[in-house]
Amino acid sequence: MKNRFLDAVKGQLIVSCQALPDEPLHSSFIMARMARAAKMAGAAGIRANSVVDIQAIQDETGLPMIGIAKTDYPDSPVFITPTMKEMRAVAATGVEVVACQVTGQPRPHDEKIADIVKQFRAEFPNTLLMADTDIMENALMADELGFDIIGTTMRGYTPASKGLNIADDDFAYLKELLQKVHHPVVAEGKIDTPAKLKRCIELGCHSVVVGGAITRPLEIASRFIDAIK
Ligand SMILES: CC(=O)N[C@H](C=O)[C@@H](O)[C@H](O)[C@H](O)COP(=O)(O)O
Repeated sequence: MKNRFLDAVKGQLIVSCQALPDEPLHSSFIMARMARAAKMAGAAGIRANSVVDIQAIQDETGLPMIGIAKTDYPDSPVFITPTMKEMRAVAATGVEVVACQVTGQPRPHDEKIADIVKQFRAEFPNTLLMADTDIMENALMADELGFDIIGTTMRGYTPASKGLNIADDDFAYLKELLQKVHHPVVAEGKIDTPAKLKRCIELGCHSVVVGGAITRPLEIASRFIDAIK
């Protein structure tokens, strides 16, 4: 069966609907309603964290999805779908894309990303793989390993990318990335205005994921509060 994801989201917005246990909206019911609002606005896809949230959003919207399972391990800084165990659990929901962190850092139990890709392909041949990367070196590694989608999700969130923002210098990093990789690029991380979304599409990104600026009211309200501090 052909995976519908890449055709469905081309040139379109994907909305990330996530709230971790320590966030005010932590609830599969609320995330499904967030996803409903995103769909009503015209979003073509949804990104979500955890098997329960993914299932609730699948039932609510029927939209194609990127699934992740954020999991902390004591022996590794890698937390987005870090091991084969989480990859399997997310893929078993039937989600179109499973995303995992590709930041060149040691993974839990010293699992290797190349082995994970190989194993995942054998077990889930119809599910696409997205790499959540931070810097060029790791994006190129993901491209080489055959990830179907190169994401910029982790830019600014690792020691190697500390202080960097995808929008710096009119998306200079993204422009270089688009030149160098062979697989579709999905811009994600700190795309917090409609103008930035539009620019990423203009530059040639396959699609763009927007999260907090749409679905994290604590983050949105704080920006307003900060303006009058
Ligand atoms: C670094 C990390 O944990 N990123 C997570 C990845 O799934 C999410 O918390 C982000 O909300 C998502 O990437 C979208 O980005 P933004 O919310 O900036 O639009």
